[in-house]
Amino acid sequence: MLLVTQVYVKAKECSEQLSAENFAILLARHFTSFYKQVTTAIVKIVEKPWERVHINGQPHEHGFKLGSEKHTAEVTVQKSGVLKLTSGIEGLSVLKTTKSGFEGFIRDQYTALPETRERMLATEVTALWRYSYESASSIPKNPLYFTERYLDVKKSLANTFFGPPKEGVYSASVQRTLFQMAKAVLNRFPDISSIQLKMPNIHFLPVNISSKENTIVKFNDDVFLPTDEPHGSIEASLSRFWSKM
Ligand SMILES: O=c1[nH]c(=O)c2[nH]c(=O)[nH]c2[nH]1
Repeated sequence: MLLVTQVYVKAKECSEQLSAENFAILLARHFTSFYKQVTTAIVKIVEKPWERVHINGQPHEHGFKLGSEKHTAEVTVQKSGVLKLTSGIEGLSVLKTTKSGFEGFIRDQYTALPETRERMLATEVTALWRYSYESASSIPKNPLYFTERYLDVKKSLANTFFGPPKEGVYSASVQRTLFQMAKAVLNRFPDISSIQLKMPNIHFLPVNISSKENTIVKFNDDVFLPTDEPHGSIEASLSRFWSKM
């Protein structure tokens, strides 16, 4: 049977809804148990975020629209049942119009960037986190456990990035906010052993229109230019002591 046909068959055999992670594990276990030549299987799934539409506030029976960020799942399973499970988010675009700065950085004779406590902050978050489960038999029984975890991790990242709805939270740099986001996830979810975040600094710069007489930069209700290049590629991994990524 073709590999792709086996994926369809295994999906058809599912009698209940299950997370992308559980389906990846199911497929990997099938490949490592069915073929005597296969010692390890690596399965990666990217779930497209089709969301049910609401018409006049009512959920539509059969209408969906494509959302933005994607849920990823990757599992490595060995014949023995030893497992490595990672999940992630791709393309989570977020922006704050204030409560962001960049200051206190090291300066030398070439540093031109002024310090600021007031700027826009925008990034596209890519996250990858590893679960501590080490065998297929030890993962939680609820078939939607990892779907719920994915939604909770996304919520935790967003809450830390934005802060409370009214007052928000000050970001001293992309790096510091990234660290706080990763730390929030490790603090909140004991079965996540490490997390990697990539957060490019996507600039929205106030348009600077100068004449001989004056410079017009006002920040409040200003015109902001989204510039895609150049930008800093800011990324880091945070692990619990002794854990592997
Ligand atoms: O939060 C920031 N981190 C940087 O490393 C950096 N570099 C830069 O030019 N602006 C910023 N902002």
